[in-house]
Amino acid sequence: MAPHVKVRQAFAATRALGIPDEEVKPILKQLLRVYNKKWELIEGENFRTLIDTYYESKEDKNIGDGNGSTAGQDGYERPSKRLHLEKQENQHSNSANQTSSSSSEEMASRKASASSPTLYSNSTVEAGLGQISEVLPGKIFKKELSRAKANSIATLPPLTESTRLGHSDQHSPLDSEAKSSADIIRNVSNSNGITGPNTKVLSDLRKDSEVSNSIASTSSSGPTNARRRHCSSRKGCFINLTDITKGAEKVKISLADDPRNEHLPAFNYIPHNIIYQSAHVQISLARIADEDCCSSCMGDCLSSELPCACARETGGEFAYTPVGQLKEEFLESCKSLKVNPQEKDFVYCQDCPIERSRNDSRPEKCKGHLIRKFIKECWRKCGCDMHCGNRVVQRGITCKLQVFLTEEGKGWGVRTLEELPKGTFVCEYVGEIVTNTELYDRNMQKKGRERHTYPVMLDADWGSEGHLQDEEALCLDATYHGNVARFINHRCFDANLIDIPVEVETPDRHYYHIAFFTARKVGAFEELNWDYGIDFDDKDHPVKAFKCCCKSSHCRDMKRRK
Ligand SMILES: C[S@@+](CC[C@H](N)C(=O)[O-])C[C@H]1O[C@@H](n2cnc3c(N)ncnc32)[C@H](O)[C@@H]1O
Repeated sequence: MAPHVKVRQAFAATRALGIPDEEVKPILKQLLRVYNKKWELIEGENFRTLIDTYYESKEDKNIGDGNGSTAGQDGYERPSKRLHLEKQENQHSNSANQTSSSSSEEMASRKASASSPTLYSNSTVEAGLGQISEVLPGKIFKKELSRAKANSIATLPPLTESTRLGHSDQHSPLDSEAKSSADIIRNVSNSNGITGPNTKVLSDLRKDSEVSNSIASTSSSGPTNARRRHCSSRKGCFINLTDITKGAEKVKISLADDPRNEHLPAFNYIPHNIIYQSAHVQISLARIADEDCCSSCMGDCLSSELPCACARETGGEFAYTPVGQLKEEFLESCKSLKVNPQEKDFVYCQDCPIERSRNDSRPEKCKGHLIRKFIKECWRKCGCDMHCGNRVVQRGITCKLQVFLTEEGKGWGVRTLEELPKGTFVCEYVGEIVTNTELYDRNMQKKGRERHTYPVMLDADWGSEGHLQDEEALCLDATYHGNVARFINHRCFDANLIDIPVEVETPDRHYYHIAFFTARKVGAFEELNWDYGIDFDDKDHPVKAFKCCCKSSHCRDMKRRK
C-alpha cells in the first residue's frame, strides 16, 4: 500500500481518539525513522504503537510540567504494562531536568512490550524461574550426578558483584531489605545524578550506570533522553532494561518490562566464549597452515569468482551469500540432517565420553553424534578484510533482539524486534568453554534448586577424534557467563533457528562456535527458539526434563505424554 494511504489511515486512527493530526505528525515521522519505514511495526493493532508513543510523549511532557496524569485527553488509558513501566521510570527519573522525547531504543522496546499479549496477563509462570528443573538435552552434556569424584572438585570463580548483570544484596548500602525497590531506584537516580556524568556512582551500580550513561549520551533520536532504564526485579538486583549486554555487543539488547515481577538470573554478559580453566583450546597463527587460510585474498572473498581456501570446508562453496546470509541450499541441507537423521548421518565413538559420563564403570555403546555441516570463516591469517562476506559470525550480533518473559511457562525467552529473512545470522551460543570434568564438578556443586543453564556439547567432530578423555571433551556452559543465547527456549522439530557449527580461529574441529541462523523467515516480535535435541523418553537421564510447552504440533514431549 502506498505510504500516503498509510499516513491517512494513521491519522484516521488517531483522530478517532481526538488527537489532532499536527500532534501525531512528528511522532509518526519519528517512528518511521526509528523503524526504518517499516509500517508493519507501526500499523498493528490499529496503530497501537503510534498511539502509545503519542501518549507517552504527552505524558513525558506532563511529567516535565508536574502533571503526572496517564490518561489522554479523550480518556484513553494505556494498559497496565505501560503504566508499570512509566511508574518505574518516573521513580528513577526523579531528577527534574528530563526531556520529553523517547530514544529509538526505548520506543522499539516499548512497542515490543505493547504488542505482546503476554505482557498484560496476570498469569504466573508455572515452570518459571527458580522452579525450572535443569535439562540437559540429548546433544547436551549428560553427567551421572551420583558419580563419585570427590577429588579435583573445581571451585567456581566467584562472580564479582560489579560484573554481574544482577547484583546480589551484599555490597550496596542501598540494597538493604529495609528499602523498597522504589526507594532503591530513587536513591540510585538521586545519588547518581543521571544527567551529571561526574557524579559519584555507587560501586555496585557502577558498571550498569556507566553503560546507561553512554547509552543515554549516544542516543540520537531527538533531544537527549538521559533517563536511565533500570528495574529492580528483586531485592538488590538491578537490571539495565535498555541493554542487558551492558555495551558488550554492537547492538543493544533490551529487556522487556513486565508486571509479573520475575527476576532475570544473575549472570555475566560476555560476547565471546571464554576458557574457564583447563579446556585445551589452542589458538595460534602458527597452527594455521597456509592451505588452511586464504592469505593471498584481498577485500571480500565472496566477490571473487573462485571460492577461496576457507570455502573448502563447505564443499568448495561459500556458505554465505554476498548479503551475509546463509545460502538456501546450505541451510536446507543442514536442516535435513536434523530433521531426517539417517544412520549415515551419525558418527559413533569407540568410547563415548557421554556414555562414560553416565556410567563410568559400564558405559553403554555410543548412541551416535550427528554429523554436522560446518562453516569455515576467514580469519586473521587470511588476506581479506574484516568486511569480507565470509566473516559473519565473528562480526557478532546485528539483529535487534529483546529478552522477555514468556507466557507459556518457559521462563525468559528471546524475540526479534524486526523481521528476519531466512538464513540470517542471529547470535552465537556463547559461554565458558569447560571440559567434561569441569562440567561434572559444576553439577556436583549445584545446590538445591539453583538453576544451571544448558551446556552444549561440542561433539560435532568426535568421530574423527578417536578416544577422547573427559578432560578433552569440551562444552559451552552459559550459566555464569554467557550471552543472549542463554535465554533462547527450546522448540521441538520445527524451531525457527538452527544451530550450525562454525570454525573461526582454530584449524581443527575440536573447538568451534555454535551459531544460530534463522531456518525460515521470522516475523518481528516472534519468539526465537531452537531444538535442544532433548530426548524426552530418556528416563535414565540424570536431570529431569522439563514439561515441554513449545506448542509445536510435532512436540516430542506431547506425543510421549499422549
Ligand atoms: C537455556 S534456558 C532458556 C531460558 C530460560 N527460559 C530462562 O528463563 O532462563 C532453558 C530452560 O528454559 C525452559 N524452557 C526452554 N524451552 C522450554 C519449553 N519448550 N518448554 C518449557 N520450558 C522450556 C526450561 O526450564 C529450560 O530448562
